[in-house]
Amino acid sequence: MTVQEERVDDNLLLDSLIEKATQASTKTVAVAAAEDSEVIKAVVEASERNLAQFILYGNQEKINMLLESYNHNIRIVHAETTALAAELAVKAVFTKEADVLMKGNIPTNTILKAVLNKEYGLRTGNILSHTAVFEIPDYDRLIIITDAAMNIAPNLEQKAQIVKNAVSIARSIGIDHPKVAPLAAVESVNPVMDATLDAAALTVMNKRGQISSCIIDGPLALDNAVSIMAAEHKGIHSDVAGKADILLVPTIEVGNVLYKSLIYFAKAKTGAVIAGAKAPIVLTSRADSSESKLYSLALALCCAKN
Ligand SMILES: CCCC(=O)OP(=O)(O)O
Repeated sequence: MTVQEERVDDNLLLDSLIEKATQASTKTVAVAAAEDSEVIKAVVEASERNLAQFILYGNQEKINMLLESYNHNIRIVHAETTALAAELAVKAVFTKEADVLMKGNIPTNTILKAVLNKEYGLRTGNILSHTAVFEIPDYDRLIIITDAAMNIAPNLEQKAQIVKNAVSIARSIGIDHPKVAPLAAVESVNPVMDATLDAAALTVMNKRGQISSCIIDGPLALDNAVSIMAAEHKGIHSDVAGKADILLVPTIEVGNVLYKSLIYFAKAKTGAVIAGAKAPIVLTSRADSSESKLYSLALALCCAKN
């Protein structure tokens, strides 16, 4: 029996998100800059599986060419530039014509500029943060990594909100009381290493009820966070060590490198969204596969309000 077959709960595979999303399939997704073969593949598959309806914003000629081989009735709205495609897609969500926003073939900062627009953007009072759910071959559960794409070097207050956003995503996919590991390079508090100080503060904030619905314990290095053997070897006794569901990274560089190393070295699958906005935002790397984009759509649809 493989580790995959030994998973404690088969509902915690990314495929189960597609099933869940299909059950609530009355939502519309606005795609910014849809002119990309992997985006189109994911959109067509999602349409065929009745996950959602789509409005594709971007270069109409290129989108039509990519859709040529498919039998579809997906709406396309032409936009001269990717920035305009982002603006129109964000406005569609702002006016509630769409329920979910999706990043297409567009740099992350271009879509985020539209998302953060003061007049029609999707900000709430909360911090927005990137949350990626990973299914990793030969690992026994889903792992959530935050933040690999949006917050550059979050301070303690921002980290607390990033954890709250990730906990809410975890709960929406059935991980009711997630274990959170604030990562650092070491597992003891070191006054000259900010990541360890913030991790310790987050642990106390959780114990005092300032961050609820989860268990936080840190600082933990990556090995002690995800491997019980490593934690035991280092003599670390913790409710989270070796069993973390959510890995809070200290900076965007750590998160982005971890995200891409799981995909390229470990052949992991991912579904990723920006949480904390008025509506979920599908945000994968432009280079991610259509499969990852489909999982991200499913994750966003599971998180979208009814
Ligand atoms: C982790 C997703 C954000 C990201 O790095 O996107 P790009 O690879 O498209 O820049």
